[in-house]
Amino acid sequence: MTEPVALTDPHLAGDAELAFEGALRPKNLGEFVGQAKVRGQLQLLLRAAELQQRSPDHILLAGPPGLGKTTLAMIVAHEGGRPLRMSSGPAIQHAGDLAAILSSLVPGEVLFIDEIHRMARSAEEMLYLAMEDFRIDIMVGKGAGATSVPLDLAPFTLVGATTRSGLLPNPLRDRFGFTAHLEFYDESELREVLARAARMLGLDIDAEAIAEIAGRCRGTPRIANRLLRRVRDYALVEAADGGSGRPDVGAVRAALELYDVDALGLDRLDRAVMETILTRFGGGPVGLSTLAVSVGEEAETIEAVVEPFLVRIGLITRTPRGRVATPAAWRHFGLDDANTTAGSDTPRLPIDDL
Ligand SMILES: Nc1ncnc2c1ncn2[C@@H]1O[C@H](COP(=O)(O)OP(=O)(O)OP(=O)(O)O)[C@@H](O)[C@H]1O
Repeated sequence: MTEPVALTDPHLAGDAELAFEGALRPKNLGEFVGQAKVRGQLQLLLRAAELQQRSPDHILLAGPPGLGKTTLAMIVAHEGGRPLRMSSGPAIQHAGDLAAILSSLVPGEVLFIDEIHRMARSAEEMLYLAMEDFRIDIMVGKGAGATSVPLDLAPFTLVGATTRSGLLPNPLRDRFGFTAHLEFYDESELREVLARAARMLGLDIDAEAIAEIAGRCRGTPRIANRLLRRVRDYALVEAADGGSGRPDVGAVRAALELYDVDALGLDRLDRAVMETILTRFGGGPVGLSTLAVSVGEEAETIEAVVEPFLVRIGLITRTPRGRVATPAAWRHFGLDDANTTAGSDTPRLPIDDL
């Protein structure tokens, strides 16, 4: 049974968006919706470690943002009653940063490194030995007089998260005992995520409205929860202005239209990418870096955040020569590919229609 979260919860003040996310985070595998296969695999791994009274094997969680990697890392620690240390690749820019973390771990601790593919190469190499032998070599001194001093570590479990597992060097990837690939959630799972969040918030929302949000949240629980929050805001303001204040399907559509979320759940960046491929490049193929420059976004964001979803819903395909729009994309944007040529009089997307 989930604990209700009061709408006036002081934790929802301040950085409300983050507090909201934290409050809704499932605390154990039983509360974690979807990803049945990964849940089963993790359950077995944790139980086996418990029976053998040892730390669970190192775990790599791979998949697009917002699918529950941080949540699962917290669950791994929580289920085994183990302390959790959280860090991230960008925060580990020198081997010394990692040595400081590793040498201060207590026995059995879970070390979560988010965006592990962004860790410095020197730290990565230190991690190989740490993961395998719970030991690191610390260099003391410089130049010809430098010596390496071995340092034993407390046994720990590394949980690494990455949106780009392809960027991890093989020696690092091979040292994880288990790699979980998180998939986008289907609509019934998202309905469950939303119903749970609405229950926790004490929000009275009907099944039709929940289904409408579930269809527009890019297969991603974080987005589902965020859209639910926007719908709740909309209903609150409507009630204050003398309206019904019911978060029904009409309120959902109005709120999401206001926030530029279209019927497929595409947001501004998704649409900017599609607009570029369809109208500026006649449907493609377009290379990733050209695409990134055209929409003014990092290539990594396009590749890790935007593309996986557009590929999954069949709006683009990846070819060796670049990204290509599918017939479904032309249809969704109400465009006719025969009339579109790169560099010519560019047809505008019927944005109002989205
Ligand atoms: N399976 C799930 N069931 C219910 N809620 C979930 C689930 N997965 C994620 N969430 C919700 O989505 C939010 C985002 O999840 P989380 O932070 O774990 O994603 P992430 O994959 O770590 O994202 P990032 O890669 O951006 O760090 C959480 O606060 C949680 O409330």
